[in-house]
Amino acid sequence: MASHLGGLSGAPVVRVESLIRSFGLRTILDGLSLDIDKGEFVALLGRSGSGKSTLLRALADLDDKVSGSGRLETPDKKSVVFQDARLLPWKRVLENVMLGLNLPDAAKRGRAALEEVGLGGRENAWPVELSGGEQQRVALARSLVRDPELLLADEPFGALDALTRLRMHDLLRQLCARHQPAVLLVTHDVDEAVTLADRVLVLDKGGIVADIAIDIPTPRDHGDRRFGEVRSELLRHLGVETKPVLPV
Ligand SMILES: Nc1ncnc2c1ncn2[C@@H]1O[C@H](COP(=O)(O)OP(=O)(O)OP(=O)(O)O)[C@@H](O)[C@H]1O
Repeated sequence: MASHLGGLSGAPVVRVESLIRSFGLRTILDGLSLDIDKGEFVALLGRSGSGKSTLLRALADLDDKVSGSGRLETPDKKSVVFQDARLLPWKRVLENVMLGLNLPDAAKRGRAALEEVGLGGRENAWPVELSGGEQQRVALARSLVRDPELLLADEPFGALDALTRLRMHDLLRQLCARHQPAVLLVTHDVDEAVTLADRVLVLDKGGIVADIAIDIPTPRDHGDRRFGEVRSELLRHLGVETKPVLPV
């Protein structure tokens, strides 16, 4: 069994070695290893069904059936954001953000977090009164109010329209610069990965088959030549052939 040691003292916030997860006879994660450093933003790409969500669930302690000869170490202070905001419809926005936060200044923190995600003044709204993008902002506020060392995000912008998604990229970048959590962002969107991450991983056949540091200054321009080269390299690892990048 993997050991959930917690309480890391060294540099990596996440340390995974030889992780195995099978469903029946199908082995999805097959001896996978991975480190994430303090404050590092890592994006995870992979074909549909490659096991991205399975890995994220293991890191979120939502799966007690992972195994392996190695280890699975994550910090205690971690938050998860999913594709749907998963707000409780019978609680107001501020109550959703404060949920389970047993601190004397919970309301103050919750208001500050809502302010940070651009929802100051909407504390008393019901979730149903918010747009999809606003609901995801509440989910981000709910995560960050806990001051996590690790933020796990499973396609958090996958259900949003393209313009809202771009706005959410800006917001997430600002929030991460301010709070400095380590991040693992699962996404299908290669451009999203290259725009946001310090490092992009590709998951295939049960393990990490590409680990690419993104050496492009931020904010990143999709039309930039280096952006195009990294995009093509990632698409190759994902089994998608692209035309060579032409000189401008
Ligand atoms: N509870 C489960 N029982 C059986 N099989 C499962 C279960 N959860 C996941 N799987 C299988 O494990 C494989 C990986 O699933 P996972 O959701 O991790 O993939 P993914 O890379 O996140 O895919 P997608 O990009 O389509 O969301 C899939 O083939 C899926 O059918």
